[in-house]
Amino acid sequence: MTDSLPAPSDDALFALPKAELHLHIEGTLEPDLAFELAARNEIPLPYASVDELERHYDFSDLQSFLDLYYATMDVLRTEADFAELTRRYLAKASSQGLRHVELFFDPQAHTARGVPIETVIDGIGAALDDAERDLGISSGLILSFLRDQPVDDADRTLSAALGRTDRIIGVGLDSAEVGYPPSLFEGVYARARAEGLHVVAHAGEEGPPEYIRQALDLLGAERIDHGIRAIEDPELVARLASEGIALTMCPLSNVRLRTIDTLGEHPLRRLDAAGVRVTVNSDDPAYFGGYVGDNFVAVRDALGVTSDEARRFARTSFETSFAPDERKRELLAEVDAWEG
Ligand SMILES: Nc1ncnc2[nH]cnc12
Ligand SMILES: [Zn+2]
Repeated sequence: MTDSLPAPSDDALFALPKAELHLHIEGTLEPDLAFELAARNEIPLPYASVDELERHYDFSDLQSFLDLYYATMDVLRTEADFAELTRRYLAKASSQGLRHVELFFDPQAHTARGVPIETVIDGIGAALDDAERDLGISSGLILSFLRDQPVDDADRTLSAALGRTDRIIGVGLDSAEVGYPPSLFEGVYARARAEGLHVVAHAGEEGPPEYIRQALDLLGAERIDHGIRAIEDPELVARLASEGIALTMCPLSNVRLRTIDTLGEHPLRRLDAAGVRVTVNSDDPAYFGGYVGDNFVAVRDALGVTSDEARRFARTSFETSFAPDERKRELLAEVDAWEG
């Protein structure tokens, strides 16, 4: 089983209305745009061509990906850069059925390079406004803390973002997982919750099931991003099911980062069968070989996900989103009208 078969552009699953709840906007930086922005901003990239850059997309684990991800995003400098990045993502995902997105951004990866958080938020925000008007896509931003950076830095980042709850609907936790347990961020998350923000966290991508428990018990996570390693712990699976906690799963990402060997081993369907709420997402589509619709196609082809199951996963993506109830009702009606 390979993980990178191109999906036909007219695949019926592309017409299935869907929400994407696990998408890093910096992970949508396609090589061609990276080169365009490098030229515009006069930033040297250590690769001679798009082909040469793409040859480095052969990852051995999460860290090997993160090294390239942080290095390449150096080309993002201005509000216009962030707007263009977001615009291209939305156009592509819209063609694969995207109707609502809650997208992560990594402010610390930009402020550390001298790019103000306002530049990032305003650039992304301008493209989100255009997409709402032109494509009918609703959205929200989730500020993701880098768990491999000092907790104090996360705390300062939260303070800087609190004036922008017009755009920011929640906080998340990403970057290198093992060795950086959710417990480190208990205080920051308590503050975010007290400010009325939603809270989610990456857990159980490479880290153990214990990190998923901590994300629930110590951070109050409303959704778990990835959560793939929950499958190792039947008691945890039962808990996720009984508490209705959604997992935002990213099948192509898991294969590319070698948390599983083949898509056929992905636990999405087994977790669904155990009653866990699962959703299908793309994580960092420019790096992992597919956007959100491609991930649906991949699990259909590798795991035999049926049209009815895909519809249920799409329903779950809307139900477990942070969209207002009225918007959820609208989107759920669209899913029900999908002809499969
Ligand atoms: N898959 C992933 N896991 C953790 N941090 C990330 N940042 C961007 N993509 C990520
Ligand atoms: Zn992620």
